[in-house]
Amino acid sequence: MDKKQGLLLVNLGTPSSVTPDAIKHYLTEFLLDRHVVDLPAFFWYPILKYRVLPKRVPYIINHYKKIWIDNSSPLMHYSQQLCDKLQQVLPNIDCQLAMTYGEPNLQLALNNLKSCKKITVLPLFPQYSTTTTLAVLDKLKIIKSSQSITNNIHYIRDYADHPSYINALYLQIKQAFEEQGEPEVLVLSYHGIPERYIHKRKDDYIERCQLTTLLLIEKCEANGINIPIEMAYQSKFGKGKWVTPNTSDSLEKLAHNGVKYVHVVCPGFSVDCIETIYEINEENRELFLQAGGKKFYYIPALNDSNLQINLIKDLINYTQTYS
Ligand SMILES: C=CC1=C(C)c2cc3[nH]c(cc4nc(cc5[nH]c(cc1n2)c(C)c5CCC(=O)O)C(CCC(=O)O)=C4C)c(C)c3C=C
Ligand SMILES: [Fe+2]
Ligand SMILES: [Fe+2]
Repeated sequence: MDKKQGLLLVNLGTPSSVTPDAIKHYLTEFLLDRHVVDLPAFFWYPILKYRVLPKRVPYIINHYKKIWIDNSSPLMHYSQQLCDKLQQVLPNIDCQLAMTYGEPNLQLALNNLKSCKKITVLPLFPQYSTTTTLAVLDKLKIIKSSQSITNNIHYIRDYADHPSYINALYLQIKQAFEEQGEPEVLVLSYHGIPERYIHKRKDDYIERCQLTTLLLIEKCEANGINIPIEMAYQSKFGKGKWVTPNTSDSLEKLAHNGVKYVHVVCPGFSVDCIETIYEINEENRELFLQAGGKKFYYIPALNDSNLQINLIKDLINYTQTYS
């Protein structure tokens, strides 16, 4: 029997294997999208092909090799597990996973849901950005019109301030504090974006990140957790100016100021990936310890935890009620 309702989870995309070709293929598709890099193609394409990729691919392949899980990239592994678990707990909803770039293909996933009366699209980016969420929504718009898809589709723009998201993050942090001991400082690290996008495209990503931080601080304080909380931006790519403060600079500064024990959580990453497992938990850990820090704990993403499952169930109910 066809299910009446569909759920389409969309994540960014990741290399399909740890080979130079697969990584090159992934980075090419991703970095040629004007939502991600806004330079004119005639100018950017030769730079990407002849200068960026020949350096980036051999550099990043070693990082992917260190974090690969059971024959797949962590981003794929956790996204797939999340989708499978949701399918188990929501037997009346058809749950599909797609990636903005690469596989599983967005068009095929949407086609699989064609028989559903209503489809909820959930980009797995808690804070809206033109570089991620809008890239998904624009692709879907093109697919929808070219395939004459007439289903009733609800898009979840973001959930940066949704009480269930704030609560899930709070509980994840609280559990880390209980199991690992309270740190001197908690650092919230979000993926950065080029600074020019904020003004040029009216991207409200930074405001959405700031709102998540503010609500999380309020939630912690209301529950008697008064650890200092700082926010910063990670994963800078390329030469232009990106939003600050930068996560590695903030961690080094904390260590230089005598802070010995930090926890880092990445609220903008719904599942763990190269940017959290390698960049934060390997590179930034090393940086903090080298700068004089003594203990560093990375609080995992919500991944396929019950906190995440309940959050997504709430998000679906929310759109049913309000959209
Ligand atoms: C101009 C380049 C980039 C912008 C803008 C950007 C925004 C952005 N990205 C994420 C989430 C993820 N990014 C990931 C990897 C990644 N990001 C960039 C560049 C930009 N990101 C690159 C080149 C890469 C690949 C890895 C590398 O070479 O360093 C990932 C993980 C993918 C994986 O395979 O694990 C995620 C997730 C957000 C949320 C965002 C803007 C808000
Ligand atoms: Fe990125
Ligand atoms: Fe990175």
